Amino acid sequence: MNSAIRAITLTSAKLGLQCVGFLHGYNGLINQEYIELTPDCVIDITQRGGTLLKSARCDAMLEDTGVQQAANALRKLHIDALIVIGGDGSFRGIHALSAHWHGQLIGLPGTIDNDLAGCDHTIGFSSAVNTATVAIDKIRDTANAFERVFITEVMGRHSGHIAYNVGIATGAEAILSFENYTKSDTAKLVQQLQRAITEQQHKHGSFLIILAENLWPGGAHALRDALNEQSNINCALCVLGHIQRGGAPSAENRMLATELGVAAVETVYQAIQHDTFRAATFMLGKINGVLTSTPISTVLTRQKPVPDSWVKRYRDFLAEGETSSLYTNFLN
Ligand SMILES: Nc1ncnc2c1ncn2[C@@H]1O[C@H](COP(=O)(O)OP(=O)(O)OP(=O)(O)O)[C@@H](O)[C@H]1O
Ligand SMILES: O=P(O)(O)OC[C@H]1O[C@](O)(CO)[C@@H](O)[C@@H]1O
Repeated sequence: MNSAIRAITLTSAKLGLQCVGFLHGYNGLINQEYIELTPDCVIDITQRGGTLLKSARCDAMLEDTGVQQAANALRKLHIDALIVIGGDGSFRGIHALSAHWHGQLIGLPGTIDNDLAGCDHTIGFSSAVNTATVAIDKIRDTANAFERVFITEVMGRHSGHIAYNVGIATGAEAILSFENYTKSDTAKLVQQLQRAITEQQHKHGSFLIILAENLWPGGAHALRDALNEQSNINCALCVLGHIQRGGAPSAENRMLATELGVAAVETVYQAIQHDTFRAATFMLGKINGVLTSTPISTVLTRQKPVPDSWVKRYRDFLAEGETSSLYTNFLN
């Protein structure tokens, strides 16, 4: 986030555009709580997690009166363009605003979940994957030492991008995610997992399961308890939680955020320069390395599942031994 804010601020200053930053998400817009963003504000922030501007959910935006208040604030402050960094919720906010305000509304994809169409990767995704990977490598060490089974639950809300990337990067023995599991027969899947664990532990001791949050009926604890019902299994659970949303951003994310931030301001500037400034609501993202503009309405209506190629690679080549029968029998 901070890399995007820095890029937007520096580019605006160079192009002679005034730039302000609203605090606490849409709350700052509705309450007209903002700071002037000048190059001095963004010194030394690109390497920091979190955001200089603070972030928050804002329930008021879910009501039409709140959206109208936000639009009125934009008019009152003579804003020409609003850049929103966020996920699909934030973009629903942009979409709602576009009915009441006719400036340029530009979304930059920013969520660890990577669940937005119109871009290959979102700002925050690679940092979260790196953080979870480092954590799970450490879990592997203790799992190996104690010949133990671990479930690690990762975030992603309702998408499995983090689960798949982390599962493959750490060489996990099983990935349970929305893309391969349909909640059809939980009891049978547990039995199969128990068999796979028993077989795998003869080979090298540890067995790591990466579980997407919000997937397992009853939650990750229920899966752990079910596995532990077999007496020779000693399964521990680690819910990584919000550590995936903090820490120094990856270099890849800093570059992506910087490129999108510069491009957003350049887009506004070009429209002003060429007298083509008109109401617009779109997201900037990178697809196959190419900067791409996609209407917000399209972003909100399309899905971006984990690429099928990765789901297949994992199932067909990377799942080992008895684990592969999980995929033959229960998982896609
Ligand atoms: N349907 C909607 N209409 C207007 N505003 C909305 C709508 N949905 C969400 N928002 C606004 O966007 C804010 C952020 O949405 P949300 O909490 O879903 O996070 P997000 O942008 O999807 O990012 P992430 O999922 O990564 O946390 C909400 O707090 C709310 O203010
Ligand atoms: O911090 P909260 O409000 O519990 O939200 C958690 C959710 O936010 C995300 O971290 C980002 O959308 C999801 O992965 C997770 O499900």
